[in-house]
Amino acid sequence: MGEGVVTRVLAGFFDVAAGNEVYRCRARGVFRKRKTTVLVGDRVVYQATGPSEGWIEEVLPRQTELVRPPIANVSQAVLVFSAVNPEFQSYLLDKALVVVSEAQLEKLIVISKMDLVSPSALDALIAPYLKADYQVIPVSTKTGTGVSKVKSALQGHTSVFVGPSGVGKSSLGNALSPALGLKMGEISEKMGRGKHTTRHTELFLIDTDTYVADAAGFSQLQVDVRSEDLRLFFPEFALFSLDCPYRGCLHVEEEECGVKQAVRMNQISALRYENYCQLYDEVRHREETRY
Ligand SMILES: Nc1nc2c(ncn2[C@@H]2O[C@H](COP(=O)(O)OP(=O)(O)OP(=O)(O)O)[C@@H](O)[C@H]2O)c(=O)[nH]1
Ligand SMILES: [Zn+2]
Repeated sequence: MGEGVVTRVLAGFFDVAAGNEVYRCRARGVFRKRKTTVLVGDRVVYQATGPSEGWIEEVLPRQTELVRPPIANVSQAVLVFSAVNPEFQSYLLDKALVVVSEAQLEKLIVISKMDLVSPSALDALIAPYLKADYQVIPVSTKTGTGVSKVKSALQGHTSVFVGPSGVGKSSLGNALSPALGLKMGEISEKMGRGKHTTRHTELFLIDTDTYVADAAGFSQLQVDVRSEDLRLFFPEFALFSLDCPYRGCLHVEEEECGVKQAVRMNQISALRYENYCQLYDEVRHREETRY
């Protein structure tokens, strides 16, 4: 008996990685009876029946569970956005940060294609996120800058890469592990052709205890947070909201507001605040039209 991680789900079989070995396993009938599904990312107890075959005996409790893509035990989201080409999309990044925070994942922001912008332009782009205490790594797969930093930040995590099309996810994946890059490229190619393909989610072992899932779809990010809770997902607001005269201040319509004051004083990034207001409106609109 041993413990391993499910890296692939095939029809009736599961690939379980343990150390440097991969066991193609069947699951005990008991899972079917209990309606337990085995997901990619699940930590399992397996019994080897041959050099690369075995049975899954037990699924260990899940820490996290993502629905789209269906992966268990993802601990970190790597949000990849290009500095330029395509243009840096701060609204989409801020939205993605809310979504993955809500899923209780660690967050790593990767700003790709840094070779295409000046250092000062890059600094201006990153500053709001550093101010909000996010971990930000600028990279270029053309020059190789930052790639080893990303690799260290993945250590010990199961990470999922998220980001718009064309920002360089496959290129970065390739720099981290050629098999991962290949898979990421394959997926986007199929999606580009507009075919509806079965997405086989797969985990790639990058290093000891370090897995990366192929990129998650990104076409429609929907924030499932209530409008009045959104402010909690902008961590840099917390300190200044102590100066809001009203408890429960939403920092939007209120005349006197500590957060608005901090924006005027340049202590909170105006761009992040504008994105908050836009996202607040978007969520409010959805709440109002739900009935
Ligand atoms: N200058 C520069 N170009 C890059 C960099 N990384 C990727 N590119 C280019 O950007 C384009 C898109 O890269 P991909 O790696 O395919 O991007 P992707 O995010 O996987 O895109 P999708 O497959 O559409 O999801 C390619 O032409 C790459 O050569 C970089 O660091 N610097
Ligand atoms: Zn306020």
